[in-house]
Amino acid sequence: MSTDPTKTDFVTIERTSYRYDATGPAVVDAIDWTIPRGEIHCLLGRSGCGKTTLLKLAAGLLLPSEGTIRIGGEALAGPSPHAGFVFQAPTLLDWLSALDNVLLPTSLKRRPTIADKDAALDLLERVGLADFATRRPAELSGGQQSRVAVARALVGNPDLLLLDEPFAALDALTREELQDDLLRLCALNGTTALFVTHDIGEAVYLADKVAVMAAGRVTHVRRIELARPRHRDMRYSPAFIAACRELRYAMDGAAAVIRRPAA
Ligand SMILES: Nc1ncnc2c1ncn2[C@@H]1O[C@H](COP(=O)(O)OP(=O)(O)OP(=O)(O)O)[C@@H](O)[C@H]1O
Repeated sequence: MSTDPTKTDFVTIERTSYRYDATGPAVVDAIDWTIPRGEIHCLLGRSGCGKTTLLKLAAGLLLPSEGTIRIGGEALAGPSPHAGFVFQAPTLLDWLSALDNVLLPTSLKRRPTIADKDAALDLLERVGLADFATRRPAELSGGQQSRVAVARALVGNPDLLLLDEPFAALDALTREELQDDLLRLCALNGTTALFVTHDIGEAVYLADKVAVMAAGRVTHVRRIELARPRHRDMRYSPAFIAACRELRYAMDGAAAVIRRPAA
């Protein structure tokens, strides 16, 4: 449940487990989690702990082996119409311009209208790519490609944005710029977001709440009380550093959980 009575829960993950193999281990193991509307939550954890799997469950790209996931009160039975997804690699189509890549979710459903194109150009402008609409992915930098991928996920103004380490391949400064872009766009539209990352500083900067995952479970939860809008100087504040330190220790503890031999 949301701790803020003015906010309603938008994403509800109830006792959800997932096994890739019916007889194998639960890669996501009995997770309970809720995201109030308009909040940004981050899943933090080491490689292989089940973050991407949980994100795919929240997108409806995988269906739980046990438990239920609700978006806006409705149990997911397939890919959610409410969600935009940004993958680890930008996954743009090489032969399409930046504009046509942003329009792809629309083009897959119907022929884009002038209004669709205007909306896509507006999104490109919002991510700083107004002058790059006709360029193909190969003519864009890695950061610019990631911006196109974020713009594409925001087409149709989804209520929920699911992001899987979208900035992992970028240099530190470009990554910080994209984090600011993302926060600005989410605040503008009241978008709820679930963001997967390995990076503790990224999680603290973006999130209202961070979940540390290990071996398919949430092992630690930290609410981030930094004011919004966030700005770069906050990264050097005592509150930011204290949150990073707590999460780092939590991840070390989580590693001990992984290493502990089975009883
Ligand atoms: N399609 C699949 N079939 C079988 N096992 C899978 C599949 N995808 C992932 N797994 C396994 O499930 C576990 C969790 O994987 P997942 O991708 O969710 O982890 P992750 O925390 O996102 O890792 P990373 O940070 O490296 O992306 C891993 O042990 C992985 O090998």
